[in-house]
Amino acid sequence: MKIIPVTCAIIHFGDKILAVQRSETMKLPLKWEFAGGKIESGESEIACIKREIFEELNIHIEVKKRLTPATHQYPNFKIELIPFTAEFVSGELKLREHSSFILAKKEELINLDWAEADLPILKEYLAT
Ligand SMILES: Nc1nc2c([nH]c(=O)n2[C@H]2C[C@H](O)[C@@H](COP(=O)(O)OP(=O)(O)OP(=O)(O)O)O2)c(=O)[nH]1
Repeated sequence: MKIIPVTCAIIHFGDKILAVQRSETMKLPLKWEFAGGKIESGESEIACIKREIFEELNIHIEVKKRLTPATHQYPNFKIELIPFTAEFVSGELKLREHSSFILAKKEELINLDWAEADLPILKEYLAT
């Protein structure tokens, strides 16, 4: 099965981190994730994450660091999730696709019901 490359961003707003909840009508309904999305053909990872964040959240970010990608097989599809840490730069946060968001302290993130692919990424991030 082909592997779909997906970027996501762990966005810092000061000492809080943004997590977003998928809506009931999306794949992986109501799971929590880091905002992002599929890389388009010919697009760089960095261009992808900046574009997705603006499309989904109406904000601009500064990308800081690439963490270790995680490959995950869901029942019907397989993704390579490529995570970046980032900082909020500007814009008014508006949810264009997700059902809700949380600005959480790092130690609170583990309590959310995450999409499975995010778990190794979260673990690496929490260890830093
Ligand atoms: N953006 C993002 N997607 C994630 C994360 N974890 C995770 O399993 N995914 C999955 C959910 C989706 O199947 C895929 C990302 O695709 P997307 O957000 O561009 O697409 P989508 O749900 O609208 O799916 P589709 O209808 O276009 O197929 O990766 C994450 O932390 N961030």
